[in-house]
Amino acid sequence: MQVETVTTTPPAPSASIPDVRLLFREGMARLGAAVNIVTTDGPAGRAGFTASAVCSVSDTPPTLLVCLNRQASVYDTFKRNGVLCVNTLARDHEAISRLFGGKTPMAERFASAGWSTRETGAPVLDGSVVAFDCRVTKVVESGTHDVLFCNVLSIEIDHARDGLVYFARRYHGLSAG
Ligand SMILES: NC(=O)C1=CN([C@@H]2O[C@H](COP(=O)(O)OP(=O)(O)OC[C@H]3O[C@@H](n4cnc5c(N)ncnc54)[C@H](O)[C@@H]3O)[C@@H](O)[C@H]2O)C=CC1
Ligand SMILES: Cc1cc2nc3c(=O)[nH]c(=O)nc-3n(C[C@H](O)[C@H](O)[C@H](O)COP(=O)(O)O)c2cc1C
Repeated sequence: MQVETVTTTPPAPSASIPDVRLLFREGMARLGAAVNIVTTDGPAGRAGFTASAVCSVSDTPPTLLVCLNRQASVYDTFKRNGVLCVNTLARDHEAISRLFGGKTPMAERFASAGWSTRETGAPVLDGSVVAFDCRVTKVVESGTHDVLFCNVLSIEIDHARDGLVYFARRYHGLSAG
């Protein structure tokens, strides 16, 4: 995969950092977010993980970002394939979110739902609210995570599906109508 990689320097270690980390997480737990299963497939194989750190960047060209922890088991697979699909979850997808967010073996994660593919070959989840099929165009390292900038090649939307958000460490349904 040909991508531009930018590295930022992490702050120097400090005794106060664990407290800041906990406070940050406590604050972020109150910043509600959509829940997504981000998938990939290609020469490095198939993988997927639950992600709330997904955000719109630009509509021209259509670009979104995904933050992926470099310690995640799926990290190398995503890095090598260079393509991914952001599958935004619906109200009834709480169980699959837990599966892809835990230490579950990859085959078991994918066996729990139906999938198809569009342009890139990354798995598209049956019943997702919206699926963004993407090619990764740029990677920026920041702290523990890589920020993957993704060019959106194709979009599938189901306007009738209710949404799912993660807020205060719990799942909440959102009405589509
Ligand atoms: N952006 C990420 O990497 C996220 C990771 N998680 C992971 O899922 C597990 C359960 O999380 P929660 O139940 O929400 O409780 P938590 O207390 O671990 O996290 C609270 C909130 O902090 C943020 N957060 C957590 N870990 C983070 C990380 N390593 N880097 C950047 N932001 C992070 C997220 O917004 C999360 O919803 C944890 O292992 C957590 O690390 C959860 C949400 C986002
Ligand atoms: C609601 C939720 C949101 C998450 N969001 C992210 C995220 O945006 N980025 C990330 O790297 N990990 C995120 N995670 C954690 C990964 O899903 C998790 O590390 C991974 O699936 C399991 O780790 P493993 O693949 O290393 O076994 C989230 C977990 C949950 C439960």
